[in-house]
Amino acid sequence: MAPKAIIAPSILSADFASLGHDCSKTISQGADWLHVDIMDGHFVPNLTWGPPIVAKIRGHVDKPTEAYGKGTFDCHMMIAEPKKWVKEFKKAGCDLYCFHYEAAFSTAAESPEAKSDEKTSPKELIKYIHNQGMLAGIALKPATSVDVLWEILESEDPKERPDMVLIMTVEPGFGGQKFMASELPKVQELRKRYPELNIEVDGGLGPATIDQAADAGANVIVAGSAVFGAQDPSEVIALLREAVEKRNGKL
Ligand SMILES: O=C(CO)[C@H](O)[C@H](O)COP(=O)(O)O
Repeated sequence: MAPKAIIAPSILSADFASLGHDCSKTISQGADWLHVDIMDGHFVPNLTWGPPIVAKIRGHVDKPTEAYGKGTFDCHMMIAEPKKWVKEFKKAGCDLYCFHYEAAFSTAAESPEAKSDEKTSPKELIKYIHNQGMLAGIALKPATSVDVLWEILESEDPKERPDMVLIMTVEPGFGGQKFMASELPKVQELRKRYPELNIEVDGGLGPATIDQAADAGANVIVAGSAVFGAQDPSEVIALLREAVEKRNGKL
């Protein structure tokens, strides 16, 4: 069965001065998840926020009552050392910790204070995230081949397999960029092999680009400027959902 449509507004385009209010509002306007962009100024050339702010906005949005449910905090970790921050983000209220494949071979240190010369790996990191009680996602930058994922998705240990794959359709770092249709063959290939996988796309999604992404097989749709910049965000959220459901044959 094709996975359901999940609309996850990127709060990078919210009003940072009233973040809690904007987050609860987008959920009441029909959003399923919040896409929380974490940037460290190293992995990407931009900075956003850390666990204290995530914990504050968690206070404005009810925790999901089931896995993948409404209010899921989908934390997109655009950071150079993803293992270091797993426990901190769990404590802050993150539900789905999505790290970048490109950063997954970095230090195995388990906290901001800890030091380690050991390296981790994508499969180890996924297992570690699962063991901390969160869903795990793995993200690919545009330059990274989708072929790196097959061995991870086929891991014998289910705890080493991701719950979601994120295909970036812009270079990570900033909102409001142009959608890269060149990334859609990755989505098509993933959907062909994994009909039930949650496949997220992020960057430049909106009314003008959603049909291409939905046709390729994406079901988790991140949209920042298209939602927060809309006159009627609920209309845009409904339109994004409808495109995915149509492709799933549910409409
Ligand atoms: O991860 C991101 C940037 O790295 C953002 O989530 C993404 O770009 C969303 O913004 P928009 O929908 O405006 O393109």
